Amino acid sequence: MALEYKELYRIAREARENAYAPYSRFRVGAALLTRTGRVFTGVNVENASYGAAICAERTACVKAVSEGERDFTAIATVSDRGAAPMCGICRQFLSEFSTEMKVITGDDEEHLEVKTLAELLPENFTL
Ligand SMILES: O=c1ccn([C@H]2C[C@H](O)[C@@H](CO)O2)c(=O)[nH]1
Ligand SMILES: [Zn+2]
Repeated sequence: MALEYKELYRIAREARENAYAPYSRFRVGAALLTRTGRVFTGVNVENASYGAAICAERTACVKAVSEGERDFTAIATVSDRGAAPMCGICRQFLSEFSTEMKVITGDDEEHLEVKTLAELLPENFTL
C-alpha cells in the first residue's frame, strides 16, 4: 500500500506542472484514487478575480464526479514548496464523498504523511 501512495504522490507531482497559479506562484497538484482504481488529477486554477480560484483537490474531485466516480479511497497532494496541507474548504468538499479516504502529502515520496480525512476534519458538516 505504501508503494501505491508513492505512485499516487508521483502522479500528483507530475500534474502540478499544469497548475495555473500566476498570482500566488504556489502551484499544487493532486491525484485522487477511486475504489475502481481510476486516478483523477487536479491542479489549482487561479483567476484575476482572486476569490474565483479553485484548489487542486477540488479540481480533481469535480473531474471525478463529472465522470461518474464518487467512491474515493485516497488523494495525494504536493505543492512546489513541498507538502500541501489541504485547505478547509477542500476538506469539507471531499468529506461529502468519504471521510475514511487517506490524505497523503509530504515534501517528497520518501517522507509521506498519511492521515484519514476524518482526522483532518472531525465533525464535517452534513445535512
Ligand atoms: O491545499 C491547497 C492549498 C492551496 N491551494 C492553492 C489555492 C491557491 O491557488 C494557491 C495559494 O493559496 O494554492 C491548493 O490548490 N491546495
Ligand atoms: Zn483547497
